[in-house]
Amino acid sequence: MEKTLKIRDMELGTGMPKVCVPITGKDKAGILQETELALQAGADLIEWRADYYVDVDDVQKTAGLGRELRKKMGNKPILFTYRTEGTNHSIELEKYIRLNQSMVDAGDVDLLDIELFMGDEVCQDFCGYAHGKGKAVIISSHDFEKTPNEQEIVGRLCKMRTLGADVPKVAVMPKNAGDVLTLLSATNQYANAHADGPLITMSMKWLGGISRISGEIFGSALTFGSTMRVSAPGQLAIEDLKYILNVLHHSENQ
Ligand SMILES: O=C1C[C@@](O)(C(=O)O)C[C@@H](O)[C@@H]1O
Repeated sequence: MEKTLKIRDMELGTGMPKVCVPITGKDKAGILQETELALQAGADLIEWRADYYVDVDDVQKTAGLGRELRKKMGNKPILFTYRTEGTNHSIELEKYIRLNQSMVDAGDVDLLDIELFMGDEVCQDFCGYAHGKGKAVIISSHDFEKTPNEQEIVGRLCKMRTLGADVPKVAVMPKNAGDVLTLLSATNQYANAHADGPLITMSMKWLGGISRISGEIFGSALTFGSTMRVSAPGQLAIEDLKYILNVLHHSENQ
């Protein structure tokens, strides 16, 4: 991997994978409390999973809460995500675009997650919009049923980058250990042969746990760790995650 991505105090794509805590609170008090816990636990950044927020339909309220999170986070980045894939949270496409654009306009989040399946044009236009206002974009794809083959995963990551993603991200579901190897191999292949910036991948559930701790070796720049609740199957508690990442990182000098 050649280039890193600097967002506020965080440099993505070098050294230990950065640890991101998903914030899945339903209301303002819960969201602020989870953010506080994430900071205390040493998160490098938070992902505000706004699809859990009860008032997400109110664009002004959502932007207002974004401002409060900004104040709490100091110079640590905020990733804004409205996840539909693998959830029962749905949103009309127009609202989805408007919500994400309004968070870009408000200026308090640094990175936004857009789902690949929303359409190539949606992704491309949104990347242009966000970049125009100095924000970075993750284009993401989740397969909660299976693990596609290596070529398909690499192809998806390449496509995301072509559409303008600063960071392409793929999460897949393993049925066996071979599937986990497929994800790791695709990550390694993309990182070595195609990447000109950071990428994020993970294999979910217990079986995929190894993919959440081995990013420094295979090329995934960020990993999700939980405090109160997991936002996807297989996420490790942040304390355990940080401990293992540290052990692996420092074992280099032994
Ligand atoms: O896309 C991802 C990755 C994730 O699904 C995981 O498996 O850790 C967790 C989500 O909160 C995040 O948006």
